[in-house]
Amino acid sequence: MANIVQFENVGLRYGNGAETLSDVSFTLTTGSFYFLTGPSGAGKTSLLKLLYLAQRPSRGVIRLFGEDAVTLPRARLPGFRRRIGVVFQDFRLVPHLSAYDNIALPLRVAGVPEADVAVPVNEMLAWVGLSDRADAPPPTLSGGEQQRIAIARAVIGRPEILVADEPTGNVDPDMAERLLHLFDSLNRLGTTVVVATHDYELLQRIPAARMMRLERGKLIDPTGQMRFPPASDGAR
Ligand SMILES: Nc1ncnc2c1ncn2[C@@H]1O[C@H](COP(=O)(O)OP(=O)(O)OP(=O)(O)O)[C@@H](O)[C@H]1O
Repeated sequence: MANIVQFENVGLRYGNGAETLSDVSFTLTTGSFYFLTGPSGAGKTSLLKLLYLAQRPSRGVIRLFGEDAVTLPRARLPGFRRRIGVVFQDFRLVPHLSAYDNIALPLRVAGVPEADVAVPVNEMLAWVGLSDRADAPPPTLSGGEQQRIAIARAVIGRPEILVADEPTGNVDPDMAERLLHLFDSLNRLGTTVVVATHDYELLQRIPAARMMRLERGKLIDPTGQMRFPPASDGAR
């Protein structure tokens, strides 16, 4: 299997402070499922931001889709970003747009003709089980419903990589399992999935997933072979 992501000795420093991420090296195999774990403040969100090109590293090499992403010309960034879907813990839906229009947004931004928008958006609404809420604006939806709209928006452009940052942080255990099922079904269709989570219950649900663990900005299991967190982290 090809590597879709490669980090080599990546460091990230915000301002003049100490490094938030140090010597981070790992590869993600196309089509695999990864959990990124670690205590609060370890640098998970920072690592994901590097991965979805919202942040440049202070040092090191990042290769995405076989190309150097650090020296990528600015004009090519939007094209790269479209190949990566992102799900945020706080949803980041547009409050005054309907669920339907939130999901349609990436297609419209990409210039897809309006005649070609309805079919995929309705398919996505059905996939996340919210066809009956198409007209609802996000503030009228529950947390789990909003997160499902956010997932639909993240994947409507058929990204090759799906990145989710604590996607189950604001939902109950049943909904967390339902969301995980959506990620799993995407992964089975070939999407590389990376989910950052504190929720060790979730890890047990996808036995084939690999686990990467950050501690104080260092990746302590770059092979992703570790399955269980240290006991000291178990209560998180
Ligand atoms: N934009 C920023 N400017 C300065 N420092 C930042 C910035 N973003 C994050 N940090 C710092 O980097 C460190 C890692 O933060 P990060 O959000 O990546 O951790 P995390 O593992 O995702 O934490 P959590 O699980 O609590 O979300 C923290 O000390 C944080 O304060």
